[in-house]
Amino acid sequence: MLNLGDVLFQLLSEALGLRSNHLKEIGCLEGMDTAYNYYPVCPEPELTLGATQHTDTGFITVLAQDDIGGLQVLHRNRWVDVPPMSQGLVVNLGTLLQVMSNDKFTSVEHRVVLKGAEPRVSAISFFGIGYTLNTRLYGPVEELLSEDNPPKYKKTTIKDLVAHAYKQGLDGTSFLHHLKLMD
Ligand SMILES: O=C(O)CCC(=O)C(=O)O
Ligand SMILES: [Fe+2]
Repeated sequence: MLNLGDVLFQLLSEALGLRSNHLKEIGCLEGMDTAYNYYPVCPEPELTLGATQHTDTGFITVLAQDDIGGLQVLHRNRWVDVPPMSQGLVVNLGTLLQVMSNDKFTSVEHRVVLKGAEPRVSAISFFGIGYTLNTRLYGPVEELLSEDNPPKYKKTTIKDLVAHAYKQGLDGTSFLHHLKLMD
Protein backbone atom coordinates (compact mmCIF):
# COMPACT_ATOMS: atom_id res chain seq x y z
CA MET A 1 0.00 0.00 0.00
CA LEU A 2 2.87 2.38 0.77
CA ASN A 3 4.42 1.63 -2.63
CA LEU A 4 1.08 2.45 -4.29
CA GLY A 5 0.84 5.62 -2.20
CA ASP A 6 4.35 6.58 -3.30
CA VAL A 7 3.37 6.29 -6.98
CA LEU A 8 0.09 8.15 -6.44
CA PHE A 9 1.79 11.05 -4.63
CA GLN A 10 4.38 11.28 -7.42
CA LEU A 11 1.58 11.54 -10.00
CA LEU A 12 -0.35 14.04 -7.89
CA SER A 13 2.80 16.17 -7.38
CA GLU A 14 3.38 16.22 -11.13
CA ALA A 15 -0.28 17.08 -11.76
CA LEU A 16 0.22 20.13 -9.56
CA GLY A 17 3.34 21.09 -11.50
CA LEU A 18 5.64 20.24 -8.58
CA ARG A 19 8.72 18.02 -8.50
CA SER A 20 7.55 14.41 -8.38
CA ASN A 21 8.81 13.80 -4.84
CA HIS A 22 7.38 17.04 -3.40
CA LEU A 23 4.34 15.55 -1.65
CA LYS A 24 6.40 12.66 -0.29
CA GLU A 25 9.00 15.08 1.09
CA ILE A 26 6.39 17.00 3.05
CA GLY A 27 5.15 13.85 4.74
CA CYS A 28 2.16 12.68 2.68
CA LEU A 29 3.29 9.06 2.85
CA GLU A 30 3.54 9.18 6.64
CA GLY A 31 0.65 8.35 8.91
CA MET A 32 -1.30 5.84 6.86
CA ASP A 33 -4.22 4.47 8.84
CA THR A 34 -6.21 1.43 7.81
CA ALA A 35 -9.87 0.93 8.70
CA TYR A 36 -12.45 -1.69 7.87
CA ASN A 37 -16.10 -0.77 7.57
CA TYR A 38 -18.78 -3.38 8.21
CA TYR A 39 -22.31 -2.56 7.12
CA PRO A 40 -24.74 -5.08 8.63
CA VAL A 41 -27.89 -6.19 6.81
CA CYS A 42 -30.55 -3.52 7.16
CA PRO A 43 -34.23 -4.48 7.08
CA GLU A 44 -35.23 -1.12 5.56
CA PRO A 45 -32.21 0.03 3.52
CA GLU A 46 -34.17 2.66 1.58
CA LEU A 47 -34.81 4.56 4.84
CA THR A 48 -31.16 5.11 5.73
CA LEU A 49 -27.57 5.34 4.48
CA GLY A 50 -24.47 3.27 5.25
CA ALA A 51 -22.35 6.43 5.34
CA THR A 52 -23.72 9.94 4.93
CA GLN A 53 -22.31 12.44 2.46
CA HIS A 54 -18.76 13.51 3.30
CA THR A 55 -15.26 14.13 2.00
CA ASP A 56 -12.35 12.28 3.58
CA THR A 57 -10.13 14.32 5.86
CA GLY A 58 -6.56 13.54 4.87
CA PHE A 59 -4.47 13.60 1.69
CA ILE A 60 -5.91 10.62 -0.17
CA THR A 61 -7.90 7.48 0.63
CA VAL A 62 -7.45 4.14 -1.12
CA LEU A 63 -10.52 1.93 -0.83
CA ALA A 64 -11.36 -1.68 -1.68
CA GLN A 65 -15.04 -2.56 -1.61
CA ASP A 66 -16.50 -6.05 -1.83
CA ASP A 67 -18.88 -7.11 -4.60
CA ILE A 68 -22.05 -5.78 -2.90
CA GLY A 69 -21.56 -2.19 -4.07
CA GLY A 70 -23.18 0.91 -2.62
CA LEU A 71 -20.42 3.52 -2.83
CA GLN A 72 -21.54 6.64 -4.69
CA VAL A 73 -19.76 9.87 -5.63
CA LEU A 74 -21.37 13.24 -6.21
CA HIS A 75 -20.76 14.33 -9.78
CA ARG A 76 -22.43 17.47 -11.15
CA ASN A 77 -25.01 17.34 -8.35
CA ARG A 78 -25.96 13.73 -9.07
CA TRP A 79 -25.09 10.62 -7.13
CA VAL A 80 -23.18 8.22 -9.37
CA ASP A 81 -22.56 4.56 -8.46
CA VAL A 82 -18.97 3.39 -8.16
CA PRO A 83 -19.48 -0.22 -9.21
CA PRO A 84 -17.31 -2.81 -7.47
CA MET A 85 -14.50 -4.13 -9.66
CA SER A 86 -12.69 -7.33 -8.83
CA GLN A 87 -9.26 -6.29 -7.50
CA GLY A 88 -10.04 -2.66 -8.34
CA LEU A 89 -9.16 0.11 -5.90
CA VAL A 90 -10.88 3.49 -5.57
CA VAL A 91 -8.69 6.52 -4.84
CA ASN A 92 -10.48 9.45 -3.19
CA LEU A 93 -8.85 12.85 -2.94
CA GLY A 94 -9.14 14.18 0.60
CA THR A 95 -9.92 17.60 2.04
CA LEU A 96 -6.34 18.34 3.05
CA LEU A 97 -5.03 17.79 -0.47
CA GLN A 98 -7.70 20.16 -1.82
CA VAL A 99 -6.44 22.75 0.67
CA MET A 100 -2.79 22.11 -0.30
CA SER A 101 -3.65 22.42 -4.01
CA ASN A 102 -5.44 25.73 -3.25
CA ASP A 103 -8.55 24.29 -4.96
CA LYS A 104 -6.77 23.00 -8.08
CA PHE A 105 -7.95 19.58 -6.90
CA THR A 106 -11.45 19.02 -5.55
CA SER A 107 -11.99 16.48 -2.81
CA VAL A 108 -14.76 14.08 -3.71
CA GLU A 109 -18.10 14.06 -1.90
CA HIS A 110 -19.20 10.47 -1.42
CA ARG A 111 -21.62 8.31 0.53
CA VAL A 112 -22.65 4.66 0.88
CA VAL A 113 -26.18 3.45 0.14
CA LEU A 114 -27.34 0.13 1.54
CA LYS A 115 -28.42 -2.67 -0.75
CA GLY A 116 -30.23 -4.79 1.81
CA ALA A 117 -29.85 -8.51 1.43
CA GLU A 118 -26.22 -9.05 2.46
CA PRO A 119 -23.74 -7.32 4.78
CA ARG A 120 -21.04 -5.24 3.12
CA VAL A 121 -17.36 -4.79 3.96
CA SER A 122 -14.83 -2.22 2.77
CA ALA A 123 -11.13 -1.85 3.56
CA ILE A 124 -9.68 1.64 3.52
CA SER A 125 -6.23 3.17 3.78
CA PHE A 126 -6.36 6.80 4.84
CA PHE A 127 -3.14 8.63 4.03
CA GLY A 128 -2.38 11.44 6.42
CA ILE A 129 -4.77 11.17 9.31
CA GLY A 130 -3.08 8.45 11.35
CA TYR A 131 -0.09 10.53 12.27
CA THR A 132 -1.39 13.10 14.69
CA LEU A 133 2.07 13.49 16.24
CA ASN A 134 3.10 15.17 13.00
CA THR A 135 3.31 18.83 14.04
CA ARG A 136 3.92 20.13 10.54
CA LEU A 137 1.57 22.82 9.31
CA TYR A 138 -0.21 22.03 6.06
CA GLY A 139 -1.76 24.70 3.86
CA PRO A 140 -1.68 25.77 0.23
CA VAL A 141 1.74 24.73 -1.17
CA GLU A 142 3.93 27.88 -1.37
CA GLU A 143 5.26 26.96 -4.83
CA LEU A 144 1.70 27.14 -6.25
CA LEU A 145 0.92 30.57 -4.86
CA SER A 146 1.30 33.90 -6.65
CA GLU A 147 -0.35 37.29 -6.80
CA ASP A 148 -2.97 35.78 -9.10
CA ASN A 149 -3.35 32.71 -6.92
CA PRO A 150 -3.34 33.87 -3.28
CA PRO A 151 -3.90 31.28 -0.54
CA LYS A 152 -7.55 30.37 -0.07
CA TYR A 153 -7.03 28.45 3.16
CA LYS A 154 -5.15 28.86 6.39
CA LYS A 155 -2.62 26.30 7.56
CA THR A 156 -3.49 23.50 9.94
CA THR A 157 -1.85 20.61 11.71
CA ILE A 158 -3.29 17.17 11.02
CA LYS A 159 -4.12 16.87 14.71
CA ASP A 160 -6.31 19.99 14.62
CA LEU A 161 -7.94 18.99 11.35
CA VAL A 162 -8.77 15.50 12.61
CA ALA A 163 -10.08 16.92 15.89
CA HIS A 164 -12.31 19.30 13.96
CA ALA A 165 -13.54 16.53 11.64
CA TYR A 166 -14.46 14.29 14.59
CA LYS A 167 -16.19 17.16 16.37
CA GLN A 168 -18.24 18.02 13.32
CA GLY A 169 -19.01 14.40 12.39
CA LEU A 170 -20.46 13.25 9.07
CA ASP A 171 -23.24 15.82 9.03
CA GLY A 172 -23.19 16.25 5.27
CA THR A 173 -21.47 19.64 5.29
CA SER A 174 -17.90 20.20 4.21
CA PHE A 175 -15.42 21.25 6.87
CA LEU A 176 -13.38 23.16 4.31
CA HIS A 177 -15.04 26.37 5.47
CA HIS A 178 -13.28 25.84 8.81
CA LEU A 179 -9.97 26.58 7.03
CA LYS A 180 -11.25 29.03 4.45
CA LEU A 181 -9.67 32.50 4.42
CA MET A 182 -11.95 35.45 3.79
CA ASP A 183 -11.90 36.72 0.18
O1 LIG B 1 -17.34 1.86 2.71
C1 LIG B 1 -17.12 2.60 1.75
O2 LIG B 1 -17.17 2.21 0.57
C2 LIG B 1 -16.75 4.05 1.98
C3 LIG B 1 -16.55 4.43 3.41
C4 LIG B 1 -16.05 5.82 3.55
O3 LIG B 1 -16.31 6.67 2.75
C5 LIG B 1 -15.17 6.19 4.69
O4 LIG B 1 -14.95 5.36 5.59
O5 LIG B 1 -14.66 7.32 4.69
FE1 LIG C 1 -15.11 8.39 3.01
